[in-house]
Amino acid sequence: MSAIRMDGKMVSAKVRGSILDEVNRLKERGVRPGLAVIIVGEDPASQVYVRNKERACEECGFYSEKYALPEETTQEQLLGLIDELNRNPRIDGILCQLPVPKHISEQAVIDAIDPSKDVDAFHPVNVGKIMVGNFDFLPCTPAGVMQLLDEYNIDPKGKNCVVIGRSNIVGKPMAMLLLHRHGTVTICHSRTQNLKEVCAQADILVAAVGKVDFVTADMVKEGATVIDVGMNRKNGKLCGDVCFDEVNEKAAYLTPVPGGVGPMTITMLMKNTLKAAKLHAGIED
Ligand SMILES: Nc1nc(=O)c2c([nH]1)NC[C@@H]1CN(c3ccc(C(=O)N[C@@H](CCC(=O)O)C(=O)O)cc3)C=[N+]21
Repeated sequence: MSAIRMDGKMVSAKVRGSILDEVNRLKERGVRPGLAVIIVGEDPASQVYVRNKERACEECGFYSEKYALPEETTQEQLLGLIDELNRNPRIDGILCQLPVPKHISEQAVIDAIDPSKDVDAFHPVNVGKIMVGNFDFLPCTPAGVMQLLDEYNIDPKGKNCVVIGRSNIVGKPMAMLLLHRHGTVTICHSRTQNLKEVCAQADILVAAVGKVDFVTADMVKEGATVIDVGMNRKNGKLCGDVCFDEVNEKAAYLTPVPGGVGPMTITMLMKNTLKAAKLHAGIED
């Protein structure tokens, strides 16, 4: 038996449709969400993601601005642009695509963004709010995973949830959101002993490693839900962290790459930008 494919593209289309409906209602009140996306340098993968974000803005009826800066941009110049965007009333959300070139401090960039425009939810103020469970913005990739779980009626409550990866962008906030929903959460990483055994206990396994074919069938419990957050290239082709074909025979639910978590991530960015626009306009949910 093969797993049920969790269709992030389909769920995304649905959510973006409802965002567009709300944007059309907001229009009557003179509110239009605006997102600024900054990309520094020429990383080809980043270019694809940024293009997908622009397309999502169009689908949702947002105003958007894109700043493609050359690799040589100084930190001072980048922080100058962020400062301008912080003060620009047409802009509700600011996203600076990571990674930034090595001569720029990633943390300095994150810290410079006005927390009320931090639609990635990477600023320490927003990270802290997530930790205590009282937040405006959810981190996009983990929020996308939670929405996918909800769509397929998979409730983390009381379940063994194992997250592989401890990055600030995915692993750590993913663990926190699963914990908020009453999962029993384990975070695994490169130093974890008995990684395979720990993963094989998971009812919900989230792979955010960044390594092709990292999750093999022997690491998956029969009937588990397996969420693949990986975005890797193998012979030029996009693939995740999970050996899809073999895990497909063991898991009950599985996300594909592409078409799983990726589109959901961008859709959650749209949700956060809409939320930011409402907060800036003083509109309560
Ligand atoms: N400040 C910041 N915020 C981010 O959210 C952020 C970032 N930096 N840096 C890079 C990662 C990666 N990321 C993706 C978003 C969408 C897809 C996506 O749309 N994937 C499609 C296909 C993409 C393709 O065809 O290559 C899919 O999985 O179906 C992938 C990756 C956001 N990130």
